[in-house]
Amino acid sequence: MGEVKITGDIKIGGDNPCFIIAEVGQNHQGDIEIAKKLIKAAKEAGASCVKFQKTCLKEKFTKKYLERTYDNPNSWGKTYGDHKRHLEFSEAQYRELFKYAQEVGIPFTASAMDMVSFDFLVNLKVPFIKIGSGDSNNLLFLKYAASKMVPLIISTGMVDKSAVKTIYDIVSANHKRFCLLHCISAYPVPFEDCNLTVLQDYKNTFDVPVGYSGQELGTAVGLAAVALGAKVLEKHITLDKTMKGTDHVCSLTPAEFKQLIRDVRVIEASLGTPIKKVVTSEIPCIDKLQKSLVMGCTKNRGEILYPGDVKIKVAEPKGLNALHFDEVIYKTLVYDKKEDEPLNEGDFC
Ligand SMILES: CC(=O)N[C@H](C=O)[C@@H](O)[C@H](O)[C@H](O)COP(=O)(O)O
Ligand SMILES: C=C(OP(=O)(O)O)C(=O)O
Repeated sequence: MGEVKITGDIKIGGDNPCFIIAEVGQNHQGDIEIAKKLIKAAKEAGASCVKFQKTCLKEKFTKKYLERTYDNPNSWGKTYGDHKRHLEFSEAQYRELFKYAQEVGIPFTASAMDMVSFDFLVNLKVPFIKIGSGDSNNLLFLKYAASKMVPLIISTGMVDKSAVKTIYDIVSANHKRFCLLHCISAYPVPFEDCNLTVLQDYKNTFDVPVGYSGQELGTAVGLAAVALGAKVLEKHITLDKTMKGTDHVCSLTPAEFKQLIRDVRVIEASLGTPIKKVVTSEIPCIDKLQKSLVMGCTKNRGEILYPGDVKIKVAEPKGLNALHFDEVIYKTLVYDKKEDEPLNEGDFC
């Protein structure tokens, strides 16, 4: 799996640290001040980027769908259209947020929920555009997005592997500056449905970086995703999980996000090499507690070392590494040796 160069500063995949997206989505409640607080929180938590969702309502939804009543505790209006209008920032507000993120010092982007929004984001010059799972079956949009030659991060919730292959084929026919995220679109996802090992299959099938967009509770699954090779990790961020809104429940607070990133970095550092070897940091413990070969009794030069004559102990000074036990027995002592004295090379022949 190669590396994808998103911008001069942002590279994903290969040996690069996992790219961690703080997904604000619509957790800003339609309030630009909350949105700014979330941008700041994402920066302070150490996220690689902060992400919103840009929608042109009449492009994404039919008229009838927008008129349908949205009668649930997470609704911001009588109809789904009212609800979404409340949550949708204007283009001017997007520019303001983009600028704010620049001031704060964190890359800013959004998912494009339709072609109009895609064009807007291209003009805004975001580093990459996210295509969410709502478009994983929207091949027209994927072809359009791929033809624009901008880096993409594409989520694959709500479809099966054959559709993911189609997505891969469509985009890679245009360019390879994209990543595929395994995703299950449920809020929250039951742990049994996360099917994280799909990541291994993605890694084996696709020659672009793969990652995980997690809608489950907590941080454990995201951490496991990184251990399984996710090079992008996306989680929702919220100021308060009890706020009104569909996604707050499966989001992380700024403190949890910070902890997640700290733990991701620990996991990355700890994955290391598959070659089992003794490492430098073990030397003090080897010196202190590793066992070596010592005399189990007092014997004189010329005597044979029978199995019961050699013991394995933590010794000072050390003898031969205890792994050499079989090479020592039935050898003849060259020197007189007292009980507990270490046995070293040259002490027997
Ligand atoms: C599939 C998809 O787009 N999912 C997004 C990303 O995870 C979500 O944030 C939805 O926008 C959100 O759950 C919609 O909630 P409501 O319908 O209450 O506005
Ligand atoms: C729907 C989105 O993401 P995902 O499918 O990864 O949850 C999104 O980013 O807007």
